[in-house]
This record gives sequence, C-alpha cells and structure tokens, in this order.
Amino acid sequence: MVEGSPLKAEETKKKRMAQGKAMGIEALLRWGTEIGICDFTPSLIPPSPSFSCLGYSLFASHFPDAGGRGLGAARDLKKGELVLRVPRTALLTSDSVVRDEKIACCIKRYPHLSSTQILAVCLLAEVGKGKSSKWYPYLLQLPQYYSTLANFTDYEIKSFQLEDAIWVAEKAVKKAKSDWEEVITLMKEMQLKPQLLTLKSWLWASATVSSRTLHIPWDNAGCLCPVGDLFNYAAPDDEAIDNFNLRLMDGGYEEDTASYCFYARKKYEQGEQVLLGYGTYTNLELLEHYGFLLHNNPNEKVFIQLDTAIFRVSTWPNDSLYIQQDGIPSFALLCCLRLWATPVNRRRVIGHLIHSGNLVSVENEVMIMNWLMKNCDKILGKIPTTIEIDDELLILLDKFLNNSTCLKLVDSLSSKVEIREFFQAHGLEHEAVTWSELPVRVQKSLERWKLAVRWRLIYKKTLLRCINHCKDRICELSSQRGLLREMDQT
Ligand SMILES: C[S@@+](CC[C@H](N)C(=O)[O-])C[C@H]1O[C@@H](n2cnc3c(N)ncnc32)[C@H](O)[C@@H]1O
Repeated sequence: MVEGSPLKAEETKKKRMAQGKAMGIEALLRWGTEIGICDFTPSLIPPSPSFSCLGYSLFASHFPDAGGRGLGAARDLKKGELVLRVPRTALLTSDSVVRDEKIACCIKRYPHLSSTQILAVCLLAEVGKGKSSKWYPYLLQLPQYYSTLANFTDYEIKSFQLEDAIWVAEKAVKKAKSDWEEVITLMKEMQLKPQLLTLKSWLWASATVSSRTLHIPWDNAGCLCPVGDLFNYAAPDDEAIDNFNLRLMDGGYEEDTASYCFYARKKYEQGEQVLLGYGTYTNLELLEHYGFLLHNNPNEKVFIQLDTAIFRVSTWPNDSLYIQQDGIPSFALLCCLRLWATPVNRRRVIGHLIHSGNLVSVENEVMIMNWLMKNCDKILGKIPTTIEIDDELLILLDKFLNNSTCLKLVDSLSSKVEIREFFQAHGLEHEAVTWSELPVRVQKSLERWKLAVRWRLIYKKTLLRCINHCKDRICELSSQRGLLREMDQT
C-alpha cells in the first residue's frame, strides 16, 4: 500500500502510528476505523484489520508552519483523488444528537434559536454524557482553548489599534455573550452539568462549532466531522475561486455514499501537508471564525476610510473598495476613485470607460494616486506604534515564547511600555519571568495578543506597500507624460 519496500512501508506505518499516539489521537484513529472512517476507496483496496483509519492516503502529524496538528500525504497523491471518507453516522450534527428524545423535547421549545446555537448546545450535551457519548474519543481530542475573536479580552482587542478591527472584535465578544444568555435557560432545562453552563464553556463550544464545522446541505450550522476536521487551511487559489467545480474538489457531503468525502485539491508529494480551502477569508475574518491569520493571504482586504463624496459616486458594494495585501487598490476602488476625480459634468460620458478598467487621463490617475498616498500616510501617522516597533515587538514575543528570553530585558522603550501594560492587564507586577513560568491563562492571552499585533502589522505594511505602489505609478505616469510632450514637440 505504501510505496517502497514492504519493510520500509511497515516502518513508516509504525512511525506514523507513534506520531498519532504522541498527539493524543491514537484512540480517535482507532475509533475512526470502527465507525467506518477510511482514507481509501473500499472498491480498490481489500480492507485488512487496522488500528488506524489513516495510513493509506493520509497520516496525522504536527505541521508547525501551518496549523500545528494536521494531515499529511502518506503517499504521492494525484489531484482530484479521494483521500478520506467519513460516513454520515460518524458526523456530529444537531439531528444526530437530538435523536436523544429528552434533548429533542427541550430544544423544540426554543424555535427562535439559531442552528449554530443549537449545534453548540448539542455539543455541550454530548460532552456532558462523558464516556457514554458515542463521540467520546472525538470529543476528548478537541482543542481546549481557542483564539477566535470572541475569546479576546479588552486589552487584546485594544491591541488591534485600528477602529474597524476593534469594532469587529467587540461585536464578536458581545454576540457570543448574548448567544449564551439566550441558551442558558434551555441548557438548564436540559440539566447540563453546572460547569457546562458557564460563559467559558459556551465560548469553547461556539468556537468549536465556528472553527471546525463543515458544510452539509441539511443544516446551516454544518457538521462536526471527526478526523475530517484535522485538515488545516490554505487559501483557495485563483483556479479554485474561478472554477466552481474545482472548489467542490476539496470536499463535500455525498448523498450516494452517505458520507463526507475529501479530495486532494492538487498534487501532493508524500509527506507534504494536505490542506483544505475552507473559503475565501480576510485575516480579520480568519481570526473571527478560526482564530488564526495568514502572513500571506491572497484574500486580505485593507479598508481605509473614504470620504462620503467617494461613496456617493460608487456603484460598487462597500466591501469591494479595499487595498490588496500587495498594496494595489482593488479594481472597484480604483474605478470609484477615477470617477470621483473626474469633473462632475464628464462623469456620465466617461463612466463606461472607467467601468471597463480604462485610465481617464494621466492627471486623473496622478490625482488619485496622490490622494491614496496621502490618506495611507495619514492613517499610519495616527496609529500609536510604527511598523518597526511592531516588528521588534513580534521578534521579542517569539523569543519569549521559545523560552529564550524574559521580557524584562527589552531595550526598546515603546515595546517596554506595551509589554508592561500587558502584564498589568493580568495583574502581574513585573515581566521578569520566562514563558514557562506564566500561568496558562496568561500564556493563552499572550498568544492572542500576538495575533492582534501580527494583524495590525500586516495592515500597516499593506498601507506602506500602497504608498510605494502610488509613488511608482506617479513616476511611471510622469515619465510617460514627459515622453508624450517630447513627441508633441518633434
Ligand atoms: C479544522 S481545524 C484543523 C485542525 C487543527 N489544527 C487541530 O489541531 O485540530 C481548524 C483550526 O486549525 C488551525 N489552522 C488551520 N489552518 C491553519 C493555518 N494555515 N495556520 C494556522 N492555523 C491553522 C486553526 O486553529 C483553526 O481554527
């Protein structure tokens, strides 16, 4: 089954079993086999007794650069190949939990609750069953902590520095709390254990649902898919976004086999991490729903404040007016600015040219590049810390997280102030401690704080790239204009 000599294949298999054990998911993989999860097409391979549902196409491992625990290619995989099948009976969905009549009866009395609230309640109900839950081996290995926005504290939220991001994070925190307040009576009626009724448990359950569910056609909340939810994320590439059929290659529920099927979205070499494209998300959206962000995110959108006069001429949705991570304004933003910079009496005449992506005139283009440059610069000037300071702070935090330094030894004054504030926010007097000496709650907070700093740094670097892009464009256009003048004179 695994390529190479049988002896080598056996060794690799043993090594991967040991990896599964080290990650604490050995029991999950064994249970997966019993419940019918498999990483091969049953018609191709005669099933032999196995202690793991993985090994033919996939193996579980730790991938520090993209998501930590994840799934790798156990052999070379072809694009479009089926790599994992999870039968419907293994999926943890609201309807599978409410088969329990007692739970169903309680939930029926709350028809106004959203499907995600119901799934989170069902998840907590299953947790409450302990060993008697059908999904016990699955529930046991779920993460204990999440860094989705709803889990951010006031200090961590403030560290985003940008108003829009702070607003989104505060909204996520409030929404989680109000969702909890709405379900608390139901959960009491269901007689869930007191520790499952707390806001902390609710935050855990709703983050599990938000970051791990997969789409199913019969429930908007989606499903929790044991083993299938071990795939980490890679942003879908242009090909997958352009082609709807290709998007389907990642995975989906298939009626004919009554199972969730996952396919290799591209060619993978043995050992490489196999990734899923959960959807196209900006970094703030990734943080909100999944609790991580990508350093290079092709779907990142940096929004800057636009004058009402600009919005007035725009026929594009507001969320299409942004700067890409490479610093280039989106097509809609560019068109919108070109139209705004056109004299009112000419807008109707040349509107169609603008909509087809044409430049109006060199003067018009220079004007909007100058406007963009000035505005990006203004925003950067107003933010409390610079790119250099954030860069330095992140290096320090990384060193601290690797236990190679204590934060007391920091030279930079700005970073020192921010670090001190962080420790004070946790009621800790001084920062002369190492990472491993910190209480777990502070370690987790520091990880979230670092995410906020990383987010704001990407935001600032994008604005800087935009400034440089505008400068280059102005130079380019000015030399074109010079050239045209010279041609006119000859
Ligand atoms: C569906 S789970 C994937 C498996 C997960 N790593 C685990 O250990 O269970 C999704 C979570 O994995 C992490 N993750 C997935 N892709 C990631 C990536 N590219 N970079 C960082 N974290 C990622 C995030 O914490 C996310 O909420």
